[in-house]
Formats: sequence, C-alpha cells, structure tokens
Amino acid sequence: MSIEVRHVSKQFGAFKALDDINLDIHSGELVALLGPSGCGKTTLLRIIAGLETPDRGNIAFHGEDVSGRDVRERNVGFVFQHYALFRHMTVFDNVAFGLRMKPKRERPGEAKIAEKVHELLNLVQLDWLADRYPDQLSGGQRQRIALARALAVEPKILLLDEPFGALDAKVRKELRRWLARLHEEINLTSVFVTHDQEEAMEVADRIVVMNKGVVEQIGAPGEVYEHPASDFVYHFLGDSNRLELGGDRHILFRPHEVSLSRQAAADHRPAQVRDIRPLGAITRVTLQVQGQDELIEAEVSKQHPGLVALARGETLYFKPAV
Ligand SMILES: Nc1ncnc2c1ncn2[C@@H]1O[C@H](COP(=O)(O)OP(=O)(O)OP(=O)(O)O)[C@@H](O)[C@H]1O
Repeated sequence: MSIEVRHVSKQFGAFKALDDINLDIHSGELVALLGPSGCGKTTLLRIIAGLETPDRGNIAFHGEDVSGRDVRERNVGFVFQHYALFRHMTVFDNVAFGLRMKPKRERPGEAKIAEKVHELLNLVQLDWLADRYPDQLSGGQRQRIALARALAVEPKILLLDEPFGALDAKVRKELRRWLARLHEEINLTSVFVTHDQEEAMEVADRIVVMNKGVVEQIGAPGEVYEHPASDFVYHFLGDSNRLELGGDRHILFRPHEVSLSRQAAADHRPAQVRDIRPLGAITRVTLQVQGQDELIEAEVSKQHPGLVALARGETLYFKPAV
C-alpha cells in the first residue's frame, strides 16, 4: 500500500507546523522522517494516521483519498514511544486485544485468535513471554510486544513514532537492526519518526529530512549523506566542520575528510591542537584555527604518523580533503 501526501499544511495558532508537504511513499518501503525536535515529524505522522486533520492538502493510500476516513477506517498500525501496553493484561491478551475488539462479523474465533497471537509472538521472537505482564518485561521486550500488537489487525501501513526513543543505546541498536530484518520479512509499508540520524541511516530505505515544517531532502541514506541538498542536511546527517575561507565563503567537510601533517605543507593551514581522543581504530584531534572560533575536528587512523608523541598545544597543518 503506497502513501501519497499532497500539499499538506498544518498550523497551530500562528505557528506553521507543516508547510505544503509533498511526499510519495512506495508500497513496502521503510521510510524515516528525520529532523530536529519541533520540525513537524510527529504532526505529519499523525496526519497520515488520521489522528490529526490537515488545514490544507490530502492523504491518499494507493491513490485513494483517505482524508475523509477516521483513524479506525484507515487500517494503520501504530507503535508510539509512550503508547504503553495494558498493564493489567498479559502479553498474550495485549496482542489479542485488537482482534477481540473487531466488530462481531469480522472477529475471528478464540482458537483462530490464539493461533494468530502465537504467530505474531514468534515473529517478534517472544512467544515464551506470552503469560507475563508488561511490568515483568524489559523496555526492549515491551516495544517488540507493542509491535506485535500493532501488527495483529493486519494493518496495511505501519507507523512508528520514536519507537525506541526511551531505550538505552545498546538495546536501541539491537532493536533497530531487528526492525530492519523484520521489515525485510513482512514488507509492510512503514514510516517511522526519529531525530537520530544514525537510526535513520541504519534502518530506512529512504530518508525524508525535515526542518521547520518543510521537507529539505528525500533520498536513500547514501544519497542524502553524500549529496546533501543544503547546509542544513549536511550538518544534520553527521558530524561536520565549517572552515572560514575569508569574505563570506566557507567550506564544509566531515571529520574524516581531512589531510593532517606535522610539517607545513602545500595548501595546509596551521592549527593548534586542543584535544586528542583515541576512539578505537581512529583518533579524533580537535584543532583551533586562527581567525575562527569554531573548532575543527579531524579524525584519522590511530596509526597516522602525525599523531606520534603529539601533545596538546602543538601545531598541526591540515587541509579539508573533499
Ligand atoms: N496540538 C498542538 N497544539 C499546538 N502546537 C502543537 C501541537 N502539536 C504540535 N505542536 C507544535 O508543532 C510543532 C511540531 O510538532 P511535532 O510534534 O510535529 O514536532 P516533531 O518534529 O515531532 O518534534 P519532536 O521530535 O520534539 O516530537 C512543535 O513546535 C509543537 O510544539
């Protein structure tokens, strides 16, 4: 099921949360809405779901305008960060909930429901927890159960709002890999909101980079990283340095896109070493360049000859190598 967003705008009082958003999400795609806090990601997701009405524009699923349909009629599944499981129900009953709530003529029998619930719990690899209560689960397990619950009613579209936001870094990483694999398996058109560029880069087929209510760029992770359409996208999608070139000219480069030398070299600028951080295979050197306050971060292999016995306060020569 594809999703078409056409000229969608939304205002809260005088504040423009979304300004003429256009977006095509293909059937089976996993798309990330990425941007800083307050850029309108959640509002857009809620409008796609039917939880919020746009002031202008419309949403179509597979070419069919669904603007007039409410959230229940749109057949979308949700996983929201704070959309808690029902505490007084077991894992099994939580996952069965949506099926049991169906109108009588669509509701499967209890045997069929049990079969379906176990199938879903197997899919999220937590069948062994069926009789537990949410309080007896870890945060990561709870999110996987929330996903199973969302999938129970066989939605045509899955919407996830910072689904792993509240979890610690290691669990987040595991879960996002797991989500990517799961998505490969079930191929459900999915949209997830995140402000974490690493998460978007790692999981999504395509990334929609948003800023202040507009779409800055849409593309595959590699595309938006390698060919950012604006300075905003460049900065947002990874660490970046800005080097003043005089006048109002500047150059942007990534910490690893740098040539470092202990001796003065052609086109290299002198800089004072402010900090040296070994980070495993690479070492990050923070540099202060004359004539600008913003520090430069250079990341080189830990074997780089320029690092031998290097100390803070010394002078290094560097050049952006972009
Ligand atoms: N119901 C509302 N009433 C008033 N303002 C709102 C409402 N919902 C959202 N906003 C405002 O609209 C802007 C966009 O909110 P939204 O939740 O879409 O941003 P976001 O990109 O998802 O940010 P975050 O990552 O912080 O959730 C914010 O400035 C927010 O304060």
